[in-house]
This record gives sequence, C-alpha cells and structure tokens, in this order.
Amino acid sequence: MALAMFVKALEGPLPRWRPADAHEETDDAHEAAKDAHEAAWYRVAASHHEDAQTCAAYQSLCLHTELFQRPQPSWFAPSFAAAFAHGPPTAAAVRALVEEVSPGVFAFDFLSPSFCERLLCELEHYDSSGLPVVRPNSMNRYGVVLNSIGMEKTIDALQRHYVRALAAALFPVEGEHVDHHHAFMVQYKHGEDLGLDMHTDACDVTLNVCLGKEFTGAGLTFCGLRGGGRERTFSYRHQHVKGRAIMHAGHHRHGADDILGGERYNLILWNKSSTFRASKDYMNKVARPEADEADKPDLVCLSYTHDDDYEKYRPLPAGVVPRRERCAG
Ligand SMILES: O=C(O)CCC(=O)C(=O)O
Ligand SMILES: [Fe+2]
Repeated sequence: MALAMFVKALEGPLPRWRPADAHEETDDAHEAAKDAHEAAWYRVAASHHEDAQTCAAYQSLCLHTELFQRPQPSWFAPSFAAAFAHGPPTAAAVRALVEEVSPGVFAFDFLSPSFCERLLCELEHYDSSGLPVVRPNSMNRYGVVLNSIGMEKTIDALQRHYVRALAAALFPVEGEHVDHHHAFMVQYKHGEDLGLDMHTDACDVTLNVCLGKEFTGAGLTFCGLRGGGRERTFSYRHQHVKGRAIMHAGHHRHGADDILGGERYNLILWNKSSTFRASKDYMNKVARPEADEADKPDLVCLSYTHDDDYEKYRPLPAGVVPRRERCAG
C-alpha cells in the first residue's frame, strides 16, 4: 500500500483532500486550486529533471572530476586543514581558528590558493559549455548555482564535515545544526554586475569565501542585524582576500561595494538548519520588522531593493525602478 502510494506520488501530485460535505458552490474554486497545485508540481518536476540531465551531461565534460567528490584536506588552507585533521574541532578550537573582525563577523583562512584557481577554472569551463546556467538569486545576474552543475554532494559533505562545526561554535542558536544549503558563485566586473545592493540572506548562517582573481574596490559592507534596532547603522567594511572566508548570520545586513577594477569571484554557502527553522527562535526572528525606518540611516546601509524610504535620503541608482512601482506591478 505504502509502495503503491509512493509510486503514485512519483507520477504526479496526489489529489487534494476535500471534506466529503464540501458545498457545490466551492467546486470551481477547488478545481482552480487543484489545477494550480498540479501545474506547480509539474513545473518543479520539470526543473528537477532538467537539473539532473545537466549534471549528468557535465560529468563527461568537466575538467577536474575530484571537485565533484568528497572534499580533500589539500583543498584547504594549512591552518584550516590542521584544525580538522582529527575530526571536527571543539568550539574553543574553532574560536582560536577565527578572528572576530567585527561583532558577529568571523574571518579565517579557508581554501588554498590552488584550490580556488581550480574551482574557478571549472566554473569558467562550465560557463563556456553551453549547458543551462542557473543564476544564484534575483539580485545576482551572473554567477552560477553549484548544485545545478553536479556539485551538490560535494557541498553536502563540505557542510557536514567542515562548515557545521564552525556554524555551531560561532552561531549556537541559528547554526546549531546546519543541514541543507544553497551554494553559488557570484562574480563582479565592469560590463557585468559591479556590486550588490544591501540585503540579508535567505539562510541562517552564511559562509562567503573569495576565489580571486585580482581586483580593487569590491569591499563587503556590513550594517546591523535585521530587527536588532540598528539594521541601518554601518558596522564594518570587509576587504576580501583570496582563500579567506567570512561567516556571518544570514540576517546581518550587508552589501557588496562596486568593483573599481579587475574581477572578483566568491563562493557563497547559504547554510540552513531544519531544527532552527522549526523553533520558536526562528518564528520570532521572521516576525521582526524589516528595518526601523524611523531612525536616520547611514547612507551606505540603505537598500533600494528593500527600503521604501530610500529616495528620501538618496537618488536611486541609474536604471533602478522605484520600489513602489515594482511592488505595484
Ligand atoms: O559579493 C559578496 O561578497 C557577497 C555576496 C552576497 O552577499 C550574496 O550573494 O548574498
Ligand atoms: Fe548576501
């Protein structure tokens, strides 16, 4: 019976449950909802199917097959590999490995320069393969989602064996047990995206590591925590260094300053925790208001994507549609 239901589910969405005495007048509404539900299911299924085909196709084209397997100690900076040589380090050892460069922002040497170069070559090779490119999110017009090219298992292992211990030690509430993720590469250069508007991440704990290449400008500006009362107050400007990573809470407002010259590529891992997301702490977090627009913000902390009062303080950047028009449309 259970097997039969499972097979049925693979064929398509299960029929929606309806109370036996549902009134006939609601039939049309129910039918419309059922159609929408089914259409959504088929869209998701088609997209999974396309992703699976892309991953399989790229396996025979990729440059470095080891990048699609378990992470190796040689991928990491020596200090990072040493800290994990005998399994995940204690919280005290994690604290000794990282530097808290600003409250809630931790920096540490993470990847070896040669690994950064290999990963970048692979991602550039993917880009020139002609296979479909899944972009990271609505804000990044370039870059690629790593799971969509076949690296999901590698990133799963990276999260489980390395990142989880860091997130748990540095963010004991949100990061106690990160267990799923969205992993992507972002890129900035003249003629493409120059920077990234102020935002918070759709995750619990973010890991952000610079892969190179050479660049000037392109700092990462931090303001406050969403709902913390000082969300739009400047706190820190980070200068990325190849191989070095930062870890911060997803609800820490940040944005990428425009690049002035060269090219910058970063690998971003949005870590999410199922346990945290089922907790009261999480419910309280999402219930907090976005930004306190009563307070006078620091100009660098304003977001044209998220703040209704942006234009009260600054003209919109060229080409940006006012938020009220975007939201009305
Ligand atoms: O460019 C960066 O370093 C950060 C990018 C970022 O914050 C994001 O993609 O969410
Ligand atoms: Fe971000």
